[in-house]
Amino acid sequence: MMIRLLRFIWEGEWSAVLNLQNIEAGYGESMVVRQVNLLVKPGQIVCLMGRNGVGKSTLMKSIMGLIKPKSGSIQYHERDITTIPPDQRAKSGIGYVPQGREIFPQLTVEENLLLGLEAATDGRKKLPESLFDTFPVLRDMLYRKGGDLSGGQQQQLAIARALAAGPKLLLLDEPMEGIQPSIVMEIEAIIETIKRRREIAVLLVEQSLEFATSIADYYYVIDRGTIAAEGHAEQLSEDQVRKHLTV
Ligand SMILES: Nc1ncnc2c1ncn2[C@@H]1O[C@H](COP(=O)(O)OP(=O)(O)OP(=O)(O)O)[C@@H](O)[C@H]1O
Repeated sequence: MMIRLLRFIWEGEWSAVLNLQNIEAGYGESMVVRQVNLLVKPGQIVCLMGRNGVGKSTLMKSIMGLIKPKSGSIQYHERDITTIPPDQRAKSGIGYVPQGREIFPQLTVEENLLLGLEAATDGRKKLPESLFDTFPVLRDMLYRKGGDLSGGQQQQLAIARALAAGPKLLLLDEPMEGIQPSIVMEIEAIIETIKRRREIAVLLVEQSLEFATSIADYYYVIDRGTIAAEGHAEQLSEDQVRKHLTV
């Protein structure tokens, strides 16, 4: 009990935006994520790294409520959200950009963005003008269909849609995946802008070690469903990388 209390104070759990305790999750009988403890503190960018298939997306889906954890707890701003449905998590300020983006290709850019407002934390009905300062390309393409945008633009749209609602925590699942190298830099710049403002905490699934070490305040390496290493980004060592990240 005493150790738990000290950890709560010393490790900043008391002020955490997101606090996962012993999360176990999977599909049917198969357990994919085991005993995961993870903290995201206010304004932090936290990177979740690991090889393909180790359970990163499964963990992100559990945080968003799309998969029900088999055990463990999820605290968001000290509120237990382990069992509440995804739409309520979104309304309480958790934005989610899934792997593969999942924008609506038949809807215009504007309609896609307006759908993001459904989860607005403050009841806003209009898209904030500041959104287009971060994503100027979307202003020029407001009336184009989402499906007509390039991969990089669709990724920007997916992130902008999540930001439209004014989240306090943004879950980004491999935003650079399948994007041309020249556009990767644009997405990285957007994440850097979010970091500079320090208003939104981000949990980012990222494969690029170089970007993870440059942007993250803290990282977790997941291997076969459990956290195999964690620390401040500058402590990410060659050994850990070799052991848990290379194929
Ligand atoms: N809907 C599903 N039903 C059953 N098994 C699934 C489902 N989705 C993922 N899995 C399995 O769970 C394991 C972890 O998948 P997950 O997508 O979480 O990994 P990941 O670390 O995000 O990898 P990637 O980077 O390739 O997406 C894999 O073995 C995968 O085959």
